[in-house]
Amino acid sequence: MATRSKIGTAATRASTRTKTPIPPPSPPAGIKTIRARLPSKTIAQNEASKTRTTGRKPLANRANSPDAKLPAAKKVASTKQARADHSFTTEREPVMAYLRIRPHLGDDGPMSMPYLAPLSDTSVQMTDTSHDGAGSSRPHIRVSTVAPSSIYRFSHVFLPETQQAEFFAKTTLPLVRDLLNGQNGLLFAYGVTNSGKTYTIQGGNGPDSAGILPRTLDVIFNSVEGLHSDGRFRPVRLYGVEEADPSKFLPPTDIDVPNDEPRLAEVLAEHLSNADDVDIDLTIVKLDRNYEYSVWISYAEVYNEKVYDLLAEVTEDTSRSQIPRSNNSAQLSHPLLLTRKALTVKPSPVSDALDESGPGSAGKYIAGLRYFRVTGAAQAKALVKLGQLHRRVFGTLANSQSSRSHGMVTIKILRGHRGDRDDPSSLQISRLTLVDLAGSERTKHTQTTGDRLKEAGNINKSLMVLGQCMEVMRSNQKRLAQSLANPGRTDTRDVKRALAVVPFRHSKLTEVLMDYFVGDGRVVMIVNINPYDTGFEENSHVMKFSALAREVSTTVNNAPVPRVQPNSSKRNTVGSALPRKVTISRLLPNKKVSEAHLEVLEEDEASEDGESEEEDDEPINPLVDALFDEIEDLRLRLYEAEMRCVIVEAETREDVMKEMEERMREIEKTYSQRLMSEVERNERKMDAKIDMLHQAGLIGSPQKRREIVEDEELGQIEDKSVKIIEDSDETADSEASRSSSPLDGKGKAKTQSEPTSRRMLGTETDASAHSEIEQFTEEEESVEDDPISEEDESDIYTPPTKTKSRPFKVVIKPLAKGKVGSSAANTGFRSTRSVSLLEKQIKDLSLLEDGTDGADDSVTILPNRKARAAYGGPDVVFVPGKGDLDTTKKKKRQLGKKAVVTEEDLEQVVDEVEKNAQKGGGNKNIRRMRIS
Ligand SMILES: Nc1ncnc2c1ncn2[C@@H]1O[C@H](COP(=O)(O)OP(=O)(O)OP(=O)(O)O)[C@@H](O)[C@H]1O
Repeated sequence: MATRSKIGTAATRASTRTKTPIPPPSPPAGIKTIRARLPSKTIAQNEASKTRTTGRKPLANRANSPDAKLPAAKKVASTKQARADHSFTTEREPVMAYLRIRPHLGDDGPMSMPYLAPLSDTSVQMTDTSHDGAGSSRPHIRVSTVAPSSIYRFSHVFLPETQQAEFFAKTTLPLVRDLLNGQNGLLFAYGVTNSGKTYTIQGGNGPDSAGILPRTLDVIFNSVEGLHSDGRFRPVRLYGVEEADPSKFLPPTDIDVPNDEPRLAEVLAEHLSNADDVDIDLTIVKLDRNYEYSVWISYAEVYNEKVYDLLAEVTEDTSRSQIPRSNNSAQLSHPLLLTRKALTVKPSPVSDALDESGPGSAGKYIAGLRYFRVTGAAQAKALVKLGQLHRRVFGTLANSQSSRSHGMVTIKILRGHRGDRDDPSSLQISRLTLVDLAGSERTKHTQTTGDRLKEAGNINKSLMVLGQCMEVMRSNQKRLAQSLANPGRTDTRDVKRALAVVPFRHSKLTEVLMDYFVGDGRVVMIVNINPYDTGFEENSHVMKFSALAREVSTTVNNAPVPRVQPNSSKRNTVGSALPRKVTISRLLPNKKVSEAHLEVLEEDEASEDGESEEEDDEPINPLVDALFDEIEDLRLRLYEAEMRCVIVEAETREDVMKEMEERMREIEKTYSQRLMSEVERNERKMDAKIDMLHQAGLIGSPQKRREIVEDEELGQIEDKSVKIIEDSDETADSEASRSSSPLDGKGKAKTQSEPTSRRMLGTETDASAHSEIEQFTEEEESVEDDPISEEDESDIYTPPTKTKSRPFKVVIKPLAKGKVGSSAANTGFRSTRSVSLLEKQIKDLSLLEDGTDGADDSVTILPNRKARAAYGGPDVVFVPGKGDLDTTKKKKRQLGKKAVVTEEDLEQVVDEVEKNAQKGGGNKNIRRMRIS
């Protein structure tokens, strides 16, 4: 339920001109002069309405009141009373804003994440899904002034599955009821292109898809069935009524079709023949059957800041037409060019108002807009269809049937008591305007150029001005309400004087709709949204606009008030006006006041034809008008400049962000490269340090130190070292083999599962041990890089399979050059000699058996770790012992560079070694290792 504000009716100032405080002169009888509306009067009325607002009375009660049955003479008196009481029967209601969410359609492409989620019947949350990182090229950067997530509230939220009938019943039917009961209403659909505005207003092609306009017409004609008046009076301007020839204003199908309107008749006839196919809403509003009704329809459009009558005559003169035509396929096959004149928007004459400062005086009307009297829903729909045909519909990339203009269908109802058929002053006029606004444009998305760009500019301009009007009205109303909130405050004239001017005149759209905001009328706004649309930002603006609209309140007239058009006495005054003196003051920068004294003569326009009768009765001061026009023009230019600035700013931000992003990426790359090289350098340094520490014997276990010492000694005495290592079997390559302990018997169980490298370091578990591991790895890699020469390969002996099921090898490799000193002196040492020496040396060795498995069949003798790494394989473990050094030294001296032994030699050696070991003698520092 709408909340009702109790602030005064003139919370806003209609336009700059209506606020001009020019005192009304007292012209001689019959002379038309400027009759500026007096703010004081309006204020007085507002004060009255503020303090004496009454509850809303049902119309039926009023209609059934004794007054309704009074004779004509008394009725006039009661009408006067009604005028006097007008201010007591008004109240303010906020604009109703309904959100309609469009469903996802097949031709929308793949279903993406909707950025709008309904939270309740009245609120939704909008979240920018393109910036959550998914699917966004730049997930971390938002170049937008719109918050990424916001909650918006509405009078009601209609979900995508909402049917047209339900939507109509909840949003529009109350307005139709008001219309039939003599009250005004405005409904407009607002949203970006392709969001469903036209679908909402006009409807779709499927069953039950008729929009709110055809349904409105159905309900009106269902309700007034049998209550049609004879159409002797017709509505003119906003509130005027004049006598008319009942046959003249019927749609062309009902009268003789003029020759210049073949298309009109054709379309109407075609539509009428198909009328049965169309959905019909069966709702009926119960009406007082003492009244008669006549229904009038007009269809106008605002296109490129010009107003056209969509029901105007059509001529086929292609040479004169400058107007782009619809791309409707039917049109293309059978060309129809519209030649028509733009209409002017004029202020409603004071004479049409209830009184001089009444609501009727504030609005503007479209001079020359034709209203047709319709007697049935099918006929009315045919007229609307004709207007649709005439409406300019251009395809853009965003929507092939995009509405490029604001379409306005106005339904006026003249209601008169059956007993007062001859009295026009007893007639009541009410009107309902349904506006299908053009889609708020996205020039970037639709690649609009040229004429379309100009169109887009004008569409956006009128929508922007509509938003500005709402904003100003809202702030004015707020200020006024605040001032009234002060205890004891009754006179708010000073506040009203300081209220901002509502810029209705800045666009044709707002000029035409102005009366609904400053005069009487309920306003309903339908916000259409397509949540799968890519224009998150545009839709956010639409939502903000709706939030704004909800804070604006309009004046609702609680009872239908008769409007009288005393037109007969107002003509024939041409040339009879006398000049009037006008003084215009202006404050100069040097604080002096400049005054211009003018004489203005104003006359009515000549009443040449029927149309001129609808011309403005109110004289206009051309200078003042020109000045105001200039002010408005300047304001408009300022707005446009501001808009351009905003666009430029957004684009600049985007560019800067792109550049920043690029730079950040470069910096990141440079830093990561530097970091890598730093890490490498540190590693190298660390390795070097560890090497040094090892060499200095400062880290490592006794075994390790022994190893280091051995290496050093080896370096001093010879460039070779000999290690004896047993490789148990073929599984030596397996990971499990690495876990066998090469260490002494005491620690064997404990170290069984320790990594090889650790075992080599004894029981060390500190950081130096790990460093050692790394160092080893590095060494191994460096050796692996050094390929084995052909000669070296030839030294590797593979025993015949008959002797042993598993191969073994004996290799004596030289140390890498430069590692432990020069090896040049030993390069000529050959293998034949080495074998016997080796045999002898091995005999001297005694191995301490650490297991009983005699199946060890592979013995590798390697001079040092490096060689082991290169040739020994992963399971070969270097086990130095204290006593090895001497033996090794000796052997190395004797063996020289390398030696290859035969299988028999080796078996002999091994046997001997085993024997010695069994005896328990020998050098205990040399261990026999079994790798399982
Ligand atoms: N509630 C709905 N249910 C089913 N289809 C819909 C609905 N709303 C819109 N559509 C369809 O979506 C498409 C676009 O709708 P429509 O033409 O009404 O958009 P628009 O906002 O009027 O666009 P423009 O401003 O460009 O004229 C049409 O095909 C229409 O039939």
